[in-house]
Amino acid sequence: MRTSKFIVLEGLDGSGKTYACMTVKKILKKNGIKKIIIVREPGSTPIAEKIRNIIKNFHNYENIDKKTILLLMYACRIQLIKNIIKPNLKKNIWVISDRHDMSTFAYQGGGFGIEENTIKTLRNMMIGDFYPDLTIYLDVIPKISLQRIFIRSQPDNIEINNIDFFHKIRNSYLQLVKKNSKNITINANLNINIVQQDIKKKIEIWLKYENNMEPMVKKVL
Ligand SMILES: Nc1ncnc2c1ncn2[C@@H]1O[C@H](COP(=O)(O)OP(=O)(O)O)[C@@H](O)[C@H]1O
Ligand SMILES: Cc1cn([C@H]2C[C@H](O)[C@@H](COP(=O)(O)OP(=O)(O)O)O2)c(=O)[nH]c1=O
Repeated sequence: MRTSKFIVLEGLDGSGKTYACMTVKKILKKNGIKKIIIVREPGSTPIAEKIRNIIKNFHNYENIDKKTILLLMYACRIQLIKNIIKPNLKKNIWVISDRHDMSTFAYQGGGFGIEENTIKTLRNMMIGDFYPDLTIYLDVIPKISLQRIFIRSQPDNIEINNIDFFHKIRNSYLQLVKKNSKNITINANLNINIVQQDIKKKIEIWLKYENNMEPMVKKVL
């Protein structure tokens, strides 16, 4: 039986996902979980990294349609799930992913306005019943997320969109996280140390629940 878990970090650009992936890894290690890999979407396989480059720099080539981006995201995801995520989970290696499927619903759906049913149909056709064991959504207001992005580096093609675009994505995330009890929300507007502590507290509660030590504790999450 598989004991490894698939944990996803979600949120706006600049919400702190990359940093949080490291935090989650440290917390898991402290709790005795030794074998862990971190991946990112889009990317983390040779083909997916090439596609990532196209997505992030498409203005250098030609205008890219939102539906093309949607298909490219799933192309990357299929490669990653098939070649990295599933084989590692099978070997009982835990996988932490910087973004996954919820990003597509929030960005291509909420942000770019592609119909949710179109994405759902594609999703079901492409990745079937594969879902994360836990999704940690880092909630941040667009004003703060954009400030962090601009300090970090030159914004990419998705990050150059205006603030309204990010409000739409955030609203979409807020709806999406409510849909499943396997989703945890963290207030990521706060100081980085407080964010880390909150992640630690919630992951440790979740770990206890997953190990069936405290079945009722899930209500606290
Ligand atoms: N809670 C926080 N408070 C202030 N700065 C933060 C916080 N979390 C992350 N950062 C900083 O914001 C930037 C973006 O963080 P990052 O982890 O790369 O976000 P993401 O992967 O979600 O785009 C980095 O410079 C990071 O150090
Ligand atoms: C996985 C995924 C990412 N994206 C976007 C979100 C990001 O703007 C971009 C990935 O860039 P990345 O630099 O990894 O994001 P972040 O700034 O959050 O670290 O791709 C989608 O639009 N749809 C998706 O399904």
